[in-house]
Amino acid sequence: MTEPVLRVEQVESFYGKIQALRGIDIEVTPGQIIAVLGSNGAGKTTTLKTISGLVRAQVGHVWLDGEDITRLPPHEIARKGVVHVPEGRHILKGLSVQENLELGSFTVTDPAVRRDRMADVFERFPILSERRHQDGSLLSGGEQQMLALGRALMHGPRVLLLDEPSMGLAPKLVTQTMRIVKQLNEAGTTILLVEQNVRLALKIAHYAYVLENGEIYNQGEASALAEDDSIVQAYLGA
Ligand SMILES: Nc1ncnc2c1ncn2[C@@H]1O[C@H](COP(=O)(O)OP(=O)(O)OP(=O)(O)O)[C@@H](O)[C@H]1O
Repeated sequence: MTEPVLRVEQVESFYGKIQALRGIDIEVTPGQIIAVLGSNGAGKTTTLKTISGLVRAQVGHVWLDGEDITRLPPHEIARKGVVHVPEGRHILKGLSVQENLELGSFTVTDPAVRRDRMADVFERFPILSERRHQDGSLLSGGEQQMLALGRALMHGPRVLLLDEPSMGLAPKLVTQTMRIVKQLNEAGTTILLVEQNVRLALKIAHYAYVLENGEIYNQGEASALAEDDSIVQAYLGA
């Protein structure tokens, strides 16, 4: 069996006295899309924040290729290739598209690598190349999502943590964004995807975890979960 690139082991996380994660285990297999699903407040965002070091696990471990990264600061975790794209895109106003992308490469010291990555991002998202000198905050919602993904790709991620990339987008753009996520994966990027749109997430993911009240309530191959009556009733509105 392929070793996971990222492993969350018995993690418990808190906000003050509020326990958001109650001992969760997640494995991310290289080359796959792993989805984290669940209702509002289930702990999906906290899972990503705990992996990227924004929230400290008080119990348990996060392993990256067998290295314990649980207590590293967020910038060290990013430098190791675990790149978090938070909900809401966070495009910086007053900076051009190109400058927003350059911000994504703070972990990359070699200028030649930075140039190559920028060229790759522009090839993947030609609209960003066309608008490279425009203020990033003036892009449409779908274009801003491309910019947020492009900025993450500038790090050369080993694992991409995506928090609700379809949030706030019109239905057509939701489908387009999911297609982009799938294409990134097909080009070799390993992805841990938090998504409200369960139907679309299960279509592109290989494996999925369902969180409920800070615990793993269910898990399995995405195709099997899509057929599971309890999942369908709880999350697919059937
Ligand atoms: N900054 C915070 N301070 C206190 N409690 C928080 C904070 N952020 C999240 N929580 C609580 O932690 C729990 C898990 O929240 P989390 O945001 O991880 O859920 P989620 O599954 O991502 O939900 P959503 O889909 O609504 O974003 C919830 O009970 C939430 O109220």
